[in-house]
Amino acid sequence: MIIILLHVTGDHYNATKLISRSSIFKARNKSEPRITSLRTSKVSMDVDLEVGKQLYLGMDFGTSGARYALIDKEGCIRAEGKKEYPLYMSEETVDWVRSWRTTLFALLEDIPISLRPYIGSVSIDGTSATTIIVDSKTGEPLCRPFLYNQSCPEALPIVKAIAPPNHTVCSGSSTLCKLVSWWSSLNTTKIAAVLLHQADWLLWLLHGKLGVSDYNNALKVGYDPEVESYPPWLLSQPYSRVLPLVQAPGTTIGSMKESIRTKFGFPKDCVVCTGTTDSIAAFLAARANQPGKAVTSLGSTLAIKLLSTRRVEDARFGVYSHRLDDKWLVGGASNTGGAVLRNFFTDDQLEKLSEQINSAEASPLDYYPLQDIGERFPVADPKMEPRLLPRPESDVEYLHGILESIARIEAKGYNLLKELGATPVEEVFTAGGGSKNKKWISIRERVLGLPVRRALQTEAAYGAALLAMKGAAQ
Ligand SMILES: Nc1ncnc2c1ncn2[C@@H]1O[C@H](COP(=O)(O)OP(=O)(O)O)[C@@H](O)[C@H]1O
Ligand SMILES: O=C(CO)[C@H](O)[C@H](O)COP(=O)(O)O
Repeated sequence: MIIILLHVTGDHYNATKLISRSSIFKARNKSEPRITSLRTSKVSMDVDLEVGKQLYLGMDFGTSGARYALIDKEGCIRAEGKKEYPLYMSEETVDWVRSWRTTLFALLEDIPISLRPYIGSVSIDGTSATTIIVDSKTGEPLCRPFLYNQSCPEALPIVKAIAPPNHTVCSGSSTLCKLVSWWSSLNTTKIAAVLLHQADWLLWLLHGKLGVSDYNNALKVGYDPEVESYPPWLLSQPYSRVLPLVQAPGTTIGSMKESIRTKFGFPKDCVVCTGTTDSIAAFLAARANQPGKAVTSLGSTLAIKLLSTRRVEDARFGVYSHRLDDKWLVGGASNTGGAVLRNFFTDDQLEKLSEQINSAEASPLDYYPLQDIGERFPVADPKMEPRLLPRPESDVEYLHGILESIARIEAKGYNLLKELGATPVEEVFTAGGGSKNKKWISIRERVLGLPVRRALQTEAAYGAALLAMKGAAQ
């Protein structure tokens, strides 16, 4: 069923086509992929897209699914869509590489054919420290990817022995710990390998030049964005030869591969640009450009980013700084967040139960909502246990307690950044799936004691599209 909605804006109209949910089907047995693919795309086919006008494609590969946003020079969204990841099972675990590759091309298929010839550039953001080590000739993975929140504690003593005290890499979930874990594992064939991040590998599928990353994704493997190089203590390690080249986010890497360009109908001059991480893309989307402005991403996880004139990092608390041009995005990412909510409530239940919450009243319930054991920020403790009991009779009270407890973790995070010397936060914008929850925003305003609002653009894919626009202008 396709619904065409016509709405008139100014002197022209936008036909917005909502493509309804595609059929949802389940695998008949393990060998077949269990695909629950929910496809929703929105297209604004504006009649005044002049010939020669360029569009910019951003794709966000988050924790639970991927999205795209197609914008024009003025930043207007011309098309957008999203897909949940198909969960291909192999040896009892998800084959994430196959899922991400399938989702990438499914998103490209979703882009309206009429708009593809206008796409001048593409960029992608992915989850930070999600690490894929690939064969440097074929680009095929040499082992399963290490996911963003996966910890390799056995590598931590080795990393702490070479890195400066409390350096960003001194966390079990850092990319460097994952690299050291791979390098140290006996059954690792040390053939010519390259380390890529999730966004790097997806972009490689489009441009074909192996071994290129950006200085946001490369931060947690040890790259120093201030001096724009890997530090000597890292370059002197035997595994440093697998490290990727690093560019600024939104830098043109090269033209889109001819085979992909012709398959999907992209123009000859379509270029592929370096990406970033999902929470930085969400910050870019919010367009908060003054020190003291911050963005909290309420996605599957809670990630906070505060624009600061001063760089701060301290692995004891999971605090690090990403570079944003001549300033610093200080923050960290907690394992609390929406994924915990999804364990108890569907999105519809979240909406209906939240309406019944009195956000002006503090919840007496004190939880630490985690999906599993381990926390990254504002306490870096791989052994931290989830705390989600006692559960009251009322689901409204339970949800209120969880939302308020996540807000307290967010407040603890911002207070910690101030104590460590970052520019004090003045205003918080909200991105991610949780940003639609007005009651949660008012709970957070009360707990943080700050103005909190929903960002104008809440999707990281929009931030990735802004990077594509930046790359096209080079
Ligand atoms: N009304 C709501 N209130 C609070 N959280 C919500 C609501 N609707 C969705 N969410 C949360 O949003 C999360 C998905 O956000 P999203 O930004 O898509 O995550 P990610 O990109 O990290 O997968 C889910 O974990 C879900 O719990
Ligand atoms: O938790 C995450 C999953 O969505 C984030 O990708 C990540 O941890 C945030 O990291 P960064 O601050 O490097 O962007």
